Amino acid sequence: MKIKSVRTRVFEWNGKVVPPAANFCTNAADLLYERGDSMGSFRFHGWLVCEVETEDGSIGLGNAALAPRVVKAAIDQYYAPMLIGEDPFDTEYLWQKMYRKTHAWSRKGIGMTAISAIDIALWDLMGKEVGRPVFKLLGGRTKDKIRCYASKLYGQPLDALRAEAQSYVDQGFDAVKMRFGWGPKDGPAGMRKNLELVATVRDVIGPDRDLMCECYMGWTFEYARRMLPKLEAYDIRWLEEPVIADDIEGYTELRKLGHVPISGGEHEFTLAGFQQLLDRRALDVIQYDTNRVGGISAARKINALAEAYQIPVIPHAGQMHNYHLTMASTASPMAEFFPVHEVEVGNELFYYLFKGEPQPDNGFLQLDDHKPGLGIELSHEHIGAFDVIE
Ligand SMILES: O=C(O)C(=O)C[C@@H](O)CO
Ligand SMILES: [Mg+2]
Repeated sequence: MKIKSVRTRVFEWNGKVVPPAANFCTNAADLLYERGDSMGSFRFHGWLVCEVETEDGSIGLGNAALAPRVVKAAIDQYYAPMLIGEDPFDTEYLWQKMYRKTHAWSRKGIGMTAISAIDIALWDLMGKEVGRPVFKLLGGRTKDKIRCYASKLYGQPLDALRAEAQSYVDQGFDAVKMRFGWGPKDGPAGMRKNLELVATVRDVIGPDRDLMCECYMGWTFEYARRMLPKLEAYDIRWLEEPVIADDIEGYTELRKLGHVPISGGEHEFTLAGFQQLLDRRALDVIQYDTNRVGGISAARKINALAEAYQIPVIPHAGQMHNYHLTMASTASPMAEFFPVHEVEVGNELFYYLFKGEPQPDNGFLQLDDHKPGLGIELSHEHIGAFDVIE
C-alpha cells in the first residue's frame, strides 16, 4: 500500500465569536509595551486539516491549530512530496525522514507542527487499515475510562465565574482549570484580583476537587515567585506555564520552592525537548500537545520517558489525538476537556470542525473499542461558518 496524495486545507471560522471579557487570561505578550490586541497570538480561529490518502482510497485525518496557513505551506512545499509513494505503516522512518530532511528549521515550531499533523493522519490511516482504534495500536486500554477536567474558567466578573464553576460541579467533574487575569504590570492590586479568582473557584468546588491554575506564560519568574506562597493556601494541583517556554531554569527554580506543583510543555516539541525538561527537573506535570509535539510517534516516546521519570502526562487540550495516547499510557492519569460552547478563543473550534469526539459523562470520557483510527471525521454541520483555504 502506498501514499497517493497529501491534501491540506485551512478552515477559518467566520461565524459568531464571543468577545473575551477584560482580564480574560494572561499570556506571553502581556509584557510588551505596545498596545493593540494582546490576545492576537492566543486565538485559534483557524485549523489545519491534513488528509493522507493511499492508492486504495483510504484516508487518514490529521490536524494542527498553530499558525495553520504557514503550516499548510510547509506541508505542501516540503513534506507532502517526501510522502508520495511511501508505505504509511513506516511511521518511524517517515517521521525521521521529515525531521532530518528539514532539520535546519523544523525541530520546533512550524515544521514540527506540520510533521505532527501528518503523523496523526498516518496513525489514523493505520487504524482504519487494520480496523482498530489508534489506542489499540499504542498498547491498548490501560483504564476503564478517562478521567477528565473541565478547562475554561477564564477571567470574568466573580459572580459569573462562580456560576461557571458550579456548572462543572453539577456536571460531575471533580477537577477544573481556571485562568489568571493579571500579571506583573498590574502590581499588588492585580495579585489580589488573581487571588480573588482562585478563592472564588475553590470556594465553589470545595476541598475535595482538583483545582489547576493557568498563567499561559503571562508571568515573570519574579512575579511567580511572589505569587507562589500566596497560592499555597488554595491547595492547587498545579500552576501552569508560569513563565515563557524557553525559561527552563525558571521552571526548575519555581518547582524547587515547593509551594505548588509546576506544569508545562504545551509549547515544547519532540522527545529531545522533553528530555531536557525532565533532566532539569523542570516539571511536575507534562502537557505536550500531540498536534504540536511531533504527532503520535513523538508523543508515545515522551510517554515512555515520563513513565521512567514517574512524571504524569496530562496532554494540553482534549481532542482525539491526545485521548488515544492517554488511554494507552499508565503515565497519563487524566485528560483535559474544553467544554463545548460558542466560539471564544477557539479552543472549542475542534468540535465545530470534527464529529466523533466523546463527551464527558460525570467527569469521565470513553473511547470506543471498535471504532477504527482516531474515530473522528470532518463535520458538515457548521461548514458554512468556515472559510476553506485549499
Ligand atoms: O488549556 C490550556 O492549557 C491552554 O493553554 C489553553 C489556552 O487557551 C490558555 O487558556
Ligand atoms: Mg495551558
